[in-house]
Amino acid sequence: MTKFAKNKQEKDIIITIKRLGINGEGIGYYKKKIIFIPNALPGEVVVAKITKTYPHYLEGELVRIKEKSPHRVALPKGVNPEVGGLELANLDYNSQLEFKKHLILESLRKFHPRNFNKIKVKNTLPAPDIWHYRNKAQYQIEFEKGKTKLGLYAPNSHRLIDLPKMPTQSKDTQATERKIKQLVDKLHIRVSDYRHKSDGLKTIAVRQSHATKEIQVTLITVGKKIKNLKLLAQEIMKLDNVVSVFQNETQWDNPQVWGNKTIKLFGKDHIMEEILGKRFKLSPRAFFQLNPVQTQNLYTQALKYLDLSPDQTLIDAYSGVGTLGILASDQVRQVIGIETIAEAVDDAQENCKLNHIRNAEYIQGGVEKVLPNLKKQGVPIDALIVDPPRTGLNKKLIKTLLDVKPETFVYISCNPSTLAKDLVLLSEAYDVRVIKPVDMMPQTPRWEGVAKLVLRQDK
Ligand SMILES: C[S@@+](CC[C@H](N)C(=O)[O-])C[C@H]1O[C@@H](n2cnc3c(N)ncnc32)[C@H](O)[C@@H]1O
Repeated sequence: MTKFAKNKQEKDIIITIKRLGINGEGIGYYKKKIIFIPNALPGEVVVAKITKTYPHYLEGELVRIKEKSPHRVALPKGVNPEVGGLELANLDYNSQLEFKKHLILESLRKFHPRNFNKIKVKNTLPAPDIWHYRNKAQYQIEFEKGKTKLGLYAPNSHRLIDLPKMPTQSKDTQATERKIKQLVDKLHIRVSDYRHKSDGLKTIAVRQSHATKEIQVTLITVGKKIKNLKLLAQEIMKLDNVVSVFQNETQWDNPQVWGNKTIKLFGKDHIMEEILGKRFKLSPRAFFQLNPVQTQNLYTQALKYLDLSPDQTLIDAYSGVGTLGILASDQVRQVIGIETIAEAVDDAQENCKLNHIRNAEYIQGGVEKVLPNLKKQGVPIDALIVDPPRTGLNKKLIKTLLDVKPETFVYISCNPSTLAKDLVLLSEAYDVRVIKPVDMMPQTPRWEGVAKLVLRQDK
């Protein structure tokens, strides 16, 4: 049975959990205030402690379960429940799928795009593998009290949990991380320290192709010159399946994990991934879905909703390494991809060559700037797929879309709130025909879904 931490100063309170919040925490009420309690499940009566008090809500800590949900399941053995990324691991998988359907229904109810109660929300598409599906590990490294620690921070803290057993992470990526830690110790590599803002190795990113098993390692450092880093890279190259080692340089004031400068230390420029029969080269900074098996199902769903015709020009907005446009290229006259990260645009262009695709081009820049230019140039924008980051679509872009009105429009989203908000604005010209949630990240509250929009008859 999972042990839950105790905050000795606070007295125990008893709470009945009503539902799950968007971050997977149990929600109940205490003296008419909403209280969020991680690891507590709907229907449970729990003993909790208040850990933080805010004007409109409280945060609590689970102490003990008095009445247990029939949907509660045990965590896999040896797993530290404190690590982020396992927020729903206590809940049976069917209930996780229900929760993800419920998330988008709740967001639609909250923001109510036009005719929201007529939107068909389908059941969540389950993931084929609910454990060990993540093919990228990104662990922080620290040196504390004479010991090197490599792992993940406990949520909202600076407390690094050493090499947690992550049951969602692929076994190869975890094994590679562990071996790199041993090499760091053996070669006395300097590790950066947030307390002194010192230079050194900060993060180790390991990404593996599902199709070819090739592993790409990136050593993220504060400062460029780290003694013996090349020697470390040389040793890493000898590990199973590793085909390249890169260095990415960041600074302490960078809120992102990755900095802008990436250099290759050894090996191949890319690893090769395969999705639905097409091959994709991935450079270290390029975005790629973390669950390659379920990615095939996500893209199949998106292509089905697109339902393209041969005379159309498809805009693949937020194109990454060109996946969706390349997969759709034989169904349309032309594909134009738009993406901000230069390396990803280079990868997309390379990926076209690799797959013998001649009707696709990729433009570097923000969609909100590039799309109005394409319109000015008279490019026919008749089919569109958008796959933005969690922040959703920018308002200026939505204005352009309401002006251009692409006939065919599919929206892949990783955030039900921003999707629902964007649909409020887009419903000025579009009806939302259907939304299909797709579970890309079992055991977490992370949401992904595909929405099909159709032009309103009266517009
Ligand atoms: C969720 S990923 C989708 C990538 C791709 N469609 C895929 O399935 O692999 C979002 C992508 O949008 C890019 N991006 C972020 N903001 C952008 C913007 N304003 N304009 C164009 N691309 C952007 C990111 O670099 C990232 O590659």
